[in-house]
Amino acid sequence: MNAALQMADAERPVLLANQVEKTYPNGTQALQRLKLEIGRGEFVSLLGPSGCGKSTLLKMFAGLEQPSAGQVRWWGKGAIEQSAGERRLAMVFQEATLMPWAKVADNARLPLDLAGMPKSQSEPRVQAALQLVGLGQFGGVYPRELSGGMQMRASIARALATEPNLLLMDEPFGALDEFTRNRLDSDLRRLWAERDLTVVFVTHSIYEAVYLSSRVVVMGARPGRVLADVAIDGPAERDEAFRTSAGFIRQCAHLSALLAEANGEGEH
Ligand SMILES: Nc1ncnc2c1ncn2[C@@H]1O[C@H](COP(=O)(O)OP(=O)(O)OP(=O)(O)O)[C@@H](O)[C@H]1O
Repeated sequence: MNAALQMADAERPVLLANQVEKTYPNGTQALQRLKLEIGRGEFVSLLGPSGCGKSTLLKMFAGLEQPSAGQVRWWGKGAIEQSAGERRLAMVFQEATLMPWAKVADNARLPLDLAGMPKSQSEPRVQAALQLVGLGQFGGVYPRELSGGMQMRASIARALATEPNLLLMDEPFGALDEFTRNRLDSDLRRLWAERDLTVVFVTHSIYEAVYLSSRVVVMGARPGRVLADVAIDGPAERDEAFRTSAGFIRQCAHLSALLAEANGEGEH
């Protein structure tokens, strides 16, 4: 890509949801006239009551669901305008979804195998991804030999092996204990800071959203839409001191009040 194109690329939003609606075939209206723009290098969390359409929106961003109306654009282009391999996005789900019969490195290599990449090329990428998530020594073991947190790390390594520009994460640490979750949050934040990654992260945890994000989007239910868009004020390098700082607590309280409003709306 030439320099002028790269420049234009940097200015375009990574993701744009323009007046997006989603009505499922059973008549459930999951999203209504939703507008959201996400720029390069942002870490955006989606927070909202159960059923407000967070996963639906994330699946749309992954191209796994189509909007009933409106458009989603990636780097300024529609899904079919993208050339293969031009942009890379990867998704991480709440379950690690590893193949139990395959070793960790083989699991992490799966998307590259499916893309037909020769092993000589994929192997160094898999090793680098496993190193990044702290599983450099565990490529040769089976998923059952790993703890829940390590399985989730393996799932993240599988996503990172594709060298994504955009990482979509649907409550990836929701099933983990709080200690493990905090550690993985810190590692993810470090990864995001080190690499040129844009992250969209669905969570139910206000604390996790404030700790991780540069921006938190609060959604309301029935039908799902954006209720508030809050920039998070915090240091670039976040650690335990941030979790206990006055600024962190103040921003959690603010989001908690917004979420209470969002929940209240859903009860009408
Ligand atoms: N495949 C589907 N068919 C019909 N309705 C669906 C489907 N998927 C989701 N829904 C409905 O759409 C609405 C939004 O669901 P979605 O899973 O996107 O919300 P969510 O905010 O991610 O919820 P949660 O926080 O509980 O995971 C809900 O009412 C849900 O029941």
